[in-house]
Amino acid sequence: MQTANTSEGIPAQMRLGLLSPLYLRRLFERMGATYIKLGQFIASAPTSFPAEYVEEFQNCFDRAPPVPYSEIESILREELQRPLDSVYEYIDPVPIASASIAQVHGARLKSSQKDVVIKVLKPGIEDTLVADLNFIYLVARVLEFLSPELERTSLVAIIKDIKESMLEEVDFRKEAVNMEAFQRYIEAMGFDRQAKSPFVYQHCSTKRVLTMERLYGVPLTDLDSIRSLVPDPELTLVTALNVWFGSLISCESFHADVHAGNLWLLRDGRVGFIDFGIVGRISPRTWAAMEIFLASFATEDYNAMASALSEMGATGNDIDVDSFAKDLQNIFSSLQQELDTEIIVAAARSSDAAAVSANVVVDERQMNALFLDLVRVSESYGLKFPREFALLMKQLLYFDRYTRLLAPSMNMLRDERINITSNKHTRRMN
Ligand SMILES: Nc1ncnc2c1ncn2[C@@H]1O[C@H](COP(=O)(O)OP(=O)(O)OP(=O)(O)O)[C@@H](O)[C@H]1O
Repeated sequence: MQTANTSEGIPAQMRLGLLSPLYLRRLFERMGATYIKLGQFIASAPTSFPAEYVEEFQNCFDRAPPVPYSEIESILREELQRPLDSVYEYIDPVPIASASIAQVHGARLKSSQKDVVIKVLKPGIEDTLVADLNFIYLVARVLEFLSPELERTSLVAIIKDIKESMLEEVDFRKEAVNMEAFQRYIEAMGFDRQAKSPFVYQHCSTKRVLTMERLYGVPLTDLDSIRSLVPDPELTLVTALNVWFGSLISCESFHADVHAGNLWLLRDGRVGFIDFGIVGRISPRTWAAMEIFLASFATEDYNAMASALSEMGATGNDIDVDSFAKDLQNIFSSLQQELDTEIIVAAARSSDAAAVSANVVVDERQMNALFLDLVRVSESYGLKFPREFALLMKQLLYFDRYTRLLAPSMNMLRDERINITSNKHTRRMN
């Protein structure tokens, strides 16, 4: 079987030294916003980059020193074009969070006295991104010119893709539109007593400033706090899954970054979705194949899985479905054995929350490895998946993690309470 997307083309000394995944990841973290985002893009695109790099960049740390509050204040003034004390009663100068692109401050609105958070784009970020990305684009063009072989891997196309997705992230009007569309979907589907996303205050939001309702809650991985808020954590998970799966088909875009920092159990018992900076869009054709893929995943029907994956990964070649199915089965059965052992160990110590969490982390790594194996084997049959597939799978891995923690005996793809496909024919909302 031929291997695809490996780092074999990179000389061994380089793989161990300057270009080693670990070194490169740390270097990217030090080089700032563009490279941190580039690292995150690599982590989310196993269909385009070697597995060791995808794995390493999953640890890419997006925390940056806070920008002094005086600078944040100037941006707010410039953007809102009004004295700040006419809009906000109070702004906490100590940020809640500071990442490479944005900084978040707690505040209170003047008019309604509502608690809000203000997400502010850090100064000079767009210029830095554009300059860095133009430079990277130029280097890619030169490399393709010098080594036409590289053109096959469509380096320039990848950089273009990265540029588009990064520039979307620095326009908070897009994030506001995504958030409002999601909230409309929640209301239209009658989920509003079970879930919510923050309300956007348009009168104090611009391209660089997003003022939204402040939510109070705990991440879906904080089992102890969740138990103190709701009697049945399993139901919280079922809600989160139904809302998210429903949005895949009924919403223009889906939340494509449901890590525990962005998915909360709120104090009122609802599930809160925050941070709509990264969203995905899925074509009806990919979704139809994805449905078959998920069903086959649940029933371990490897022939159906092979056909669904072939449908999703554009290729002109005829695929030997039987042999592809056997390769898939091999990957899954070796993983299943490891997982079973892990679960037995965790179950034996289930009163120990730390042991269960540690186990979940192990599972997450294994599930990532499973996905990378899946991509590797599929590519060896000439399949090339759309990025949406990777984005979707990544979210499923997060949900798999929550399931192991909140409802260890539940099978999220087979549970009758979870509607993965029932909204299939619902018209998309904008
Ligand atoms: N509506 C909100 N209510 C309460 N806290 C919020 C809200 N929005 C953001 N935060 C806080 O600010 C942090 C960062 O916000 P957000 O996730 O939108 O930014 P980010 O830079 O995209 O971060 P990340 O990459 O970690 O997801 C969140 O983890 C959360 O603690």
